[in-house]
Amino acid sequence: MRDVIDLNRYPLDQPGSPAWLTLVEACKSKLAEDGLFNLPGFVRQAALREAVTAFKPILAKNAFLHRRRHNIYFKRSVDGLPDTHPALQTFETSNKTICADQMDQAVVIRLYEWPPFARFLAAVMGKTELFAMADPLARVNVMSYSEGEALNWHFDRSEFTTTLLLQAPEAGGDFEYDKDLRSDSDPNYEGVADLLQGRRSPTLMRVTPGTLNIFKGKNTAHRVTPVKGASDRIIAVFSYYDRPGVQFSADERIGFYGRAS
Ligand SMILES: O=C(O)CCC(=O)C(=O)O
Ligand SMILES: [Fe+2]
Repeated sequence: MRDVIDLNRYPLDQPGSPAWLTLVEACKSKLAEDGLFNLPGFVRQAALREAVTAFKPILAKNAFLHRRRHNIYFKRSVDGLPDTHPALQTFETSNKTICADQMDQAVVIRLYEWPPFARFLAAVMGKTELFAMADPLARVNVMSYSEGEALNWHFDRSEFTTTLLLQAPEAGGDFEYDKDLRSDSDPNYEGVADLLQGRRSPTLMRVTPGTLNIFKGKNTAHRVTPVKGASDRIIAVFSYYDRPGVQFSADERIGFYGRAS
């Protein structure tokens, strides 16, 4: 894994060592403070280039064009909210998505299946163990956003999301978030409406290719702003769960990937 991850900077291969524990503690406090953390330069430039070169032809020919209008909840309606409520305003999301079953032994698959990676993420998330998905499509996804494309405002269903930026756009394509806009006990619909109507000041984050990002997106509203310029934003998304064997339903796969298998 030394050819993929900068293990000198991020000693994931030495779980339990003083350097590993220091890194985990630093990530945990950043996560508590900001709801996310970044590890810049986590993946080496050569491995990134290899990944991008392998994915470009697949993105060009065999990707699923994921385009839909959705509200921040990805739901048709929300109990107790009139359909006209501004918190339910819809926006467009558009990207090209490729699934784990289209990637062979790409760098991102090797990383996903490397046990010390899941072990590190579990430690940072304060869990005893994290498990790779059994779902052959959803385990690892790579999304590509071209000029004008965006991932619009949403809350995540999963407790946390792990991403690796493979290629940055010339401009735009930034990650923008409004930390703890709601909580498990308070949906804060007025705050959501304020955000969607531009009355709040979310935080904009630019990351460099090779940065690993861990993000708690269940109650933090977030989006990726529209990409500008000729270079696509290409990002890998890794999914782990606190129990083994998790799979999406056929309907979920069709919704996300346009196919059930
Ligand atoms: O592309 C990104 O940076 C964010 C991805 C994201 O929000 C998600 O997968 O839920
Ligand atoms: Fe998200």
